[in-house]
Amino acid sequence: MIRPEFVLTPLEMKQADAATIAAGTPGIDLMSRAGRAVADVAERVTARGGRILVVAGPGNNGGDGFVAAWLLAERGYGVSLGLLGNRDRLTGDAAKASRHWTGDIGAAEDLPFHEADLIIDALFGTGLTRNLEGAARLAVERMNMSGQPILAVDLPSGIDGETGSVWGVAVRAARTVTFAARKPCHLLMPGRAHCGPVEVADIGISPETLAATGADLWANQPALWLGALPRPGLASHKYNRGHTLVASGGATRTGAARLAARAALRIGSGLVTVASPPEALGVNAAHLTAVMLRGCDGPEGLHTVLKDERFNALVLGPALGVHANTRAMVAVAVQARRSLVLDADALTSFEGLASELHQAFRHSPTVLTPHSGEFNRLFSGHSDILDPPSKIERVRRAAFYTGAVVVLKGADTVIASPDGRAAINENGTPYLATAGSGDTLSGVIAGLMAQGVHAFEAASAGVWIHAAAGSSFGPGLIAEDLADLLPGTLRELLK
Ligand SMILES: NC(=O)C1=CN([C@@H]2O[C@H](COP(=O)(O)OP(=O)(O)OC[C@H]3O[C@@H](n4cnc5c(N)ncnc54)[C@H](OP(=O)(O)O)[C@@H]3O)[C@@H](O)[C@H]2O)[C@H](O)CC1
Ligand SMILES: [K+]
Repeated sequence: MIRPEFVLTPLEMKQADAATIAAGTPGIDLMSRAGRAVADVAERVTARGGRILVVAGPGNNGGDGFVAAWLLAERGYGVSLGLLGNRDRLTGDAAKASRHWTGDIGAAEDLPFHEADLIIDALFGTGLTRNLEGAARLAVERMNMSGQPILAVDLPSGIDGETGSVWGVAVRAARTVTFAARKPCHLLMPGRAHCGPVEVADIGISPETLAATGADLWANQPALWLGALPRPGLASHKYNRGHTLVASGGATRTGAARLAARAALRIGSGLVTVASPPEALGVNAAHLTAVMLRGCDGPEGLHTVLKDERFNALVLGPALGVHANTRAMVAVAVQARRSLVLDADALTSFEGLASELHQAFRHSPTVLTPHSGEFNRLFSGHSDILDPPSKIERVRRAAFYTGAVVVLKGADTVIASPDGRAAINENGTPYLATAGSGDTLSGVIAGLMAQGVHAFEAASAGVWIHAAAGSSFGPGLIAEDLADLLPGTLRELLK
């Protein structure tokens, strides 16, 4: 079985490094393997004898660069090396690595970047903690301006390893080689856009050592949740594949609920019902076939409908309206302890009232699916949730606070569970940024929960499947297409 891919923070990577060193592998061996991995990639992408410039920084990232430089010189490339700062200021493994380099050492910012066939960026890795200024900034700007391909060592210099944000300016790499595991910056925006394709080199740090750091962040890939996906057996019938209820908005706001409902049906919920206000029954009836319809007037109506225990998953929010009634419907749903997906208006209705959601969902499986605008509105005034520089930390804190799994949507959707687990999604497409796409996602997640999938797995799988379906269509995608792309995506996944 394929293991889910851990994503390690710089701190966890340091712990894994230290544990490997404590278990008997000298640090210089790790650095030598890292530098060799960089040299191997450089060799693969540069014709023999080509001109390679190595830009080395004052820490261990620079140390990796020194190793790569002398290996590539040995392999017949024309290598020049520039260092930020003074050679005699190098310490530890980086100082050891630099002793192998017998060529000249120029200033990092003064290398003839335009003449390079390849630039190796070994200026800063995970140790960068402040804005780039002076010579460091100049070196990065000149690398970028050269127009020549840049191979980043560990991560593009100027990117923060933990958050993926830019420290003033950052290298735009053509490719990146990282070590042992990807870091958050390789998946989170804007870092991801600076990396190019990322290769992970094995430098002898075991998967067990990585896991022992207590890392609980993963790349959102099928290995994380495939085993939890429902596969109907011979004995399945529609009544044991769950029944999803989707609340509709008023007469002129019904489409969003139907998008969610169709997606829930396509993802395998045995039955799906749209709960419609009386004045919208006609318009809903005119557009529904396999999805069922039921009258449901506000919170009291929902309370009555939910007396039927068979409705085991519920979507509230799409086009439901921003008002107290929506908040009351959420309260009814929470009381009824059903699996719940809250999106759009169900979140915005709590703007400035997030304290009403404090630990509200700890007793029933709930997924909140805000985009960044909804997230910021919902938690306005909660600086403990909104202020951390790491998106992963913000989403985790929202999940701790509410007791729900939180999906913060975007190009780098993050999914976090109140138990601390988190995943970063990376198979999205900009074409998913279209009206109704989020409604479809809430239906997919609810439909999975209706079939008994736990909230974190349902949210993670839902996000990935929704994105894969959208990516399979590409240009011209509209939300109506998404539900009907789900069967193809599921067929691939489950074969
Ligand atoms: N298992 C692994 O992943 C391995 C990774 N290796 C490589 O090591 C680096 C991390 O090395 P580290 O020494 O911790 O950090 P850096 O090289 O990224 O940078 C630290 C040095 O940079 C100076 N610094 C920091 N910010 C700035 C700035 N804005 N301007 C100028 N200088 C800056 C910092 O100086 P201080 O004054 O802050 O102390 C340091 O001198 C990792 O990314 C991998 O490439 C190892 O090879 C082993 C295996
Ligand atoms: K780098």
